[in-house]
Amino acid sequence: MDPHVQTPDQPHRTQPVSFVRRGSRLQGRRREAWDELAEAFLLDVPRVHGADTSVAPGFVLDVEAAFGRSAPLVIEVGSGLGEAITHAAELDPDRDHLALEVYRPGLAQTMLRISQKDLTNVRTAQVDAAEAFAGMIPASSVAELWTFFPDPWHKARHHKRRLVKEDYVELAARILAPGGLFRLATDWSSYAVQMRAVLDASPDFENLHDGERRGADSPLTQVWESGVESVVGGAPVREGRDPVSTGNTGVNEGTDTLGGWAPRFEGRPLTSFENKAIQAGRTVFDLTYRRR
Ligand SMILES: C[S@@+](CC[C@H](N)C(=O)[O-])C[C@H]1O[C@@H](n2cnc3c(N)ncnc32)[C@H](O)[C@@H]1O
Repeated sequence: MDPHVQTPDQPHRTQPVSFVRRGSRLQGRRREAWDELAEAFLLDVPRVHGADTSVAPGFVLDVEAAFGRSAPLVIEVGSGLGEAITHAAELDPDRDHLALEVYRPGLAQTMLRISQKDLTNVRTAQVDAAEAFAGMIPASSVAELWTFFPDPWHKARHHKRRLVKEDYVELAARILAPGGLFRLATDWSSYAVQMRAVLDASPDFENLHDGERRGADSPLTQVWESGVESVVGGAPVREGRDPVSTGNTGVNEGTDTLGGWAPRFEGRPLTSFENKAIQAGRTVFDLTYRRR
């Protein structure tokens, strides 16, 4: 079998997953990067029936062995092209950084960045993060957990595919050390509301910015007032056929009385993904919670 093509990985799952299989074939420089760099930077994860984003039950990562030292661990879920995690690793050589991603070309690009920047404190793994949190990542081992711009899954019937929901938050609580930080960002108001709701409801987390930026100061109020999620030159951006209005993406309550929005996380560089969202006129919501 061509090792550069992903194998289907659904049969072992009973729950819907947060990702779809897309453009997994590696070509050109990314293909070479995978061949040259995977041994050094990609964790070797035992699988269920060879399914390539799965984690074999019972497998627990030896974090110290993976990094060759003991240091505080930062995990980014859905690291995309690796812009944020390699930026952080460069600025913070005393912490270790693990990028969890299902998208193979993104992982290849991340490994290229690691190698170009000569970083020794980043590893990557091709895994479904939810599956990895359940067993592979040791309990209470993580200093910071990041989930930036997870796929929004707009349609109500697809909301069950959203990554940040109750079970994900429970698993995040399992892997974060007491006092550890859970940082999130999204450019969609309905997902921002969902993130805040599930985290506020969790007894394991406290919002570091509880009650801040509410009412007229809330970015959510501002988006709700605009009535349109995404505006370019005054016209709604079309996703598929319909404009994505706040009415279509979720609750639209007029004024956000809760607030709780964090300032933009200064450690997060402007990724090409976030830049596109901003160019499209969307608002970015940041949240920071602390593991109790
Ligand atoms: C919209 S992109 C954002 C990428 C990046 N965080 C950024 O800001 O540029 C979401 C990413 O999450 C990844 N992803 C989705 N579900 C995942 C899961 N269960 N485990 C790991 N990665 C996942 C996708 O493959 C995709 O690369």
